Amino acid sequence: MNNLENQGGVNKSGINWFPGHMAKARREISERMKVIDIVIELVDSRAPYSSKNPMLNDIINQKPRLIVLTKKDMSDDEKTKQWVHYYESIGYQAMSVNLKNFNEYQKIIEKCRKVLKPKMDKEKARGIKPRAIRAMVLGIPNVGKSTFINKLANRKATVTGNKPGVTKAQQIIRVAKDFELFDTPGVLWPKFEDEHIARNIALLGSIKQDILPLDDLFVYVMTYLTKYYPDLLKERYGLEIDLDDSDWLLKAFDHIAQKRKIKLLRGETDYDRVIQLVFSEIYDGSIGKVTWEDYTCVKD
Ligand SMILES: Nc1nc2c(ncn2[C@@H]2O[C@H](COP(=O)(O)OP(=O)(O)OP(=O)(O)O)[C@@H](O)[C@H]2O)c(=O)[nH]1
Repeated sequence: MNNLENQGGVNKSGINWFPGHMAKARREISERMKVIDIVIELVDSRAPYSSKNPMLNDIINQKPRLIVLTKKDMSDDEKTKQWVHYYESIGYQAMSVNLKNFNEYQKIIEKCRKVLKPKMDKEKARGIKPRAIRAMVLGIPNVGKSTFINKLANRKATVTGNKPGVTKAQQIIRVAKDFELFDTPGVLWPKFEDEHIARNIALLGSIKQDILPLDDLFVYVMTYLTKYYPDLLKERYGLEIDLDDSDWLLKAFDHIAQKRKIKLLRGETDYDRVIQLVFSEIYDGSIGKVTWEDYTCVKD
């Protein structure tokens, strides 16, 4: 996976991110920057560093930004708190949400108002007529961008039409008296820097799994869960792993297969089915609340 940043990469839909696509996404977002007040950057709370675009700082420059850690219902509560605290400690506004819960949307809008209050007050003092805050949502694939926009749009939206500097395909919708949003998100490429990050993103379901060897990923997952979330393995599969046992992996496969009544394949445990089962439970969150990285992993 080394140096994929320069070569592009693949996301879960199989979309290739080549330098040309990256340049286009970058250009489109830079264009919108001219007409917005705040960027709402969505990241997945299960891997809040790996799911951040590596070049966002350059792209949005000095625009106010709110980092929203989505899917908090699927991540480790304590770790999520630490991540929010971490981003705040380095000068960002940050919060965590479950986008399936509509009440949380008001909190996001409220936070944007708070961030922009000094700017709006300044404009008022200069005699400028009060106006709606304008925001755009962006993030890598699968972090919840469409969920966010659609939920707000379905409830309240009135299309306010094209604005100067905005192409026809990009409409701005009013979701509250004082709050407007682009109706399409900015889609950014994920980090492809190193294997650790690619692995975390694969565990979120943001990139096509088959670019990573699934059996390696399975070993990683079992080891990680045994170290940090042994209770989840016990609850979900009745499984206790002793990593010092050289046979632990085969035993884990057999155990899960038996527990979940996965039929034998030619007289042997069907390893692929076990792997598929575990990954599907990771993606849909039924495995339990897991965070795949700690804020101490941040490199930049
Ligand atoms: N449990 C949970 N699921 C969420 C949350 N936010 C989004 N999802 C789910 O995550 C999946 C991806 O959400 P989308 O809104 O399609 O993500 P996106 O960023 O628009 O993805 P792309 O279209 O690939 O760029 C969907 O199945 C959503 O229902 C959340 O806070 N909690």
